[in-house]
Amino acid sequence: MDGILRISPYTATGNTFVVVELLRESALTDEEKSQIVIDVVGERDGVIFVERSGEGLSFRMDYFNRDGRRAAFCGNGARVFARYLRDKYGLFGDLRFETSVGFLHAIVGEEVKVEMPRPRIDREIMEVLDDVPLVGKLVIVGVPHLTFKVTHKVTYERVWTEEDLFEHLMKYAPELRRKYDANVNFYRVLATGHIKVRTYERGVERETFSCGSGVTACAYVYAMENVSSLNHSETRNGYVVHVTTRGGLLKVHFETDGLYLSGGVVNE
Ligand SMILES: N[C@@H](CCC[C@H](N)C(=O)O)C(=O)O
Repeated sequence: MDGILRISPYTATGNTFVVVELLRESALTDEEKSQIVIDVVGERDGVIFVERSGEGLSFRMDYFNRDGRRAAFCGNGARVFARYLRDKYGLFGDLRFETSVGFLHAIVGEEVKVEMPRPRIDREIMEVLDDVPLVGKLVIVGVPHLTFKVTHKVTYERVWTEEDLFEHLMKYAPELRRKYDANVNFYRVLATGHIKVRTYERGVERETFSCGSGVTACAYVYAMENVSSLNHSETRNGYVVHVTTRGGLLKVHFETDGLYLSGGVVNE
């Protein structure tokens, strides 16, 4: 494959990727893609394949986690994908692109804002972690995310600050990830309209610096529980949840035609 693959590293709010584009008119098989992922991923979180879709400058994103398996969607990966199309093909402004979960829309400027798959709450989850009862939700944003709001401060053992408890709960993420075959997110509310999210990612099998679909899942649950007009219509145009992650700030925009994710992307 040497010489026929273009390989470009990108980072989106700390979520690290390799973008791979095949520079010839044919398609890679799934086996070839998995092998390429193993060969090129290094310490990065995932690999984004850029493929042609239909006529002209139309593109499709195919996403693989660092373990060599395909995931149906990646929010930060989609922001990188759109930025790559700007860098390599000069595509600015409004774009439509294909993913495994359908066609989505992106607005590419200095920042990249991408439409997210519409979140769906699958069910409520109840777990007791180290004497701390936690009620969470399994939310599908193209891929499955457990979301747990961290609020409890007192257990039989000790009094926690929220931040310590947040840190402590991350230790249970690998177990939860296996039990539910899902990504695991803990979030806490910092201020009105501002949450902090930490995500342990399936297929990466570690905490990443940010996860776009995880951030969207938590922002969606937060907004549904806290903004009464969203509970009725889900479409209060312009409502924004600010999300602090270990890799930087992301924004989840509630707009009339759906939810969008925005934040920085760096081409290294
Ligand atoms: N980092 C991604 C999510 C990638 C897929 C996930 N690890 C899974 O297997 O479900 C994001 O930014 O959304």
